Amino acid sequence: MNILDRIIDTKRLEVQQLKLEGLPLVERPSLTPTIHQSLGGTDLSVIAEIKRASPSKGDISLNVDPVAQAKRYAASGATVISVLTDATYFKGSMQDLAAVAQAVDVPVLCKDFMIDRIQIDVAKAHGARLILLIVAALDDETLHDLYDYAYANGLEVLVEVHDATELERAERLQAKIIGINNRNLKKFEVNLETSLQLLKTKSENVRYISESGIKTIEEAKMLHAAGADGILIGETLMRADDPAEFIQTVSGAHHDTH
Ligand SMILES: O=C(O)c1ccccc1NCC(=O)[C@H](O)[C@H](O)COP(=O)(O)O
Repeated sequence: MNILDRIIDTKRLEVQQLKLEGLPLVERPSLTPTIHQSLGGTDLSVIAEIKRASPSKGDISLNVDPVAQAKRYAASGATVISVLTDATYFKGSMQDLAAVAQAVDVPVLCKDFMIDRIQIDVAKAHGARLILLIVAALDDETLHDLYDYAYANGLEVLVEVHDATELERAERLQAKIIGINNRNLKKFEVNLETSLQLLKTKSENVRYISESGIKTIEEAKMLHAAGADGILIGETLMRADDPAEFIQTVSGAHHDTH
């Protein structure tokens, strides 16, 4: 059983519990412009992630103040802030998501392992504007159902793929925002070649985000040159002394960081 299978098993139990609980409501700004539009400029967009821990790296920044980190990301020009909300494997929470969504104007991605509509309701209730759907974790019927459900509820979707077969499934879904994950979830190895290969067959009007394992400005620029509209970075920003400098340099943005 690989790590994704283990995480999804845990999610099934969490979903049962969620169905017994009510939903809190967080006020959200309106959905204009869409995230799809915001990712469409000529500059490289950055999705900056709040990541306390991970199965591949263990503890990364357990005691991070998510609001302070999110404000740093927002001030330096991040297009989206990703918050890992899974508790069991990533030590995140919906409270992190809600706190960040209330503190910044930048749209927030609920980075979790969605297998049921109720998780989308919970993400929305805590202020998310974007959710993640991992093709490898879902059959086609569930993938379509959750995708349509999210859009019907005013959320956008980052559809994550790891290889050409999953990319074809995302394209059949007519996904507007596709994340190419460079991390092999069976071996935990990261290889940016995954993005470089899959970016060779881009579809029109789809935004492509290269995810995982991006450590340097040069790598970010290489992915941009290969056709990525954006990059999603977690660990590198969490460990950086100055995440703002990294974000500003790769995105070419000049924002007030004070
Ligand atoms: O990060 C992991 O170890 C991991 C393991 C199993 C499933 C998902 C995992 N990560 C989620 C992510 O997608 C990353 O947090 C994200 O792409 C950022 O990656 P990185 O920049 O390498 O921290």
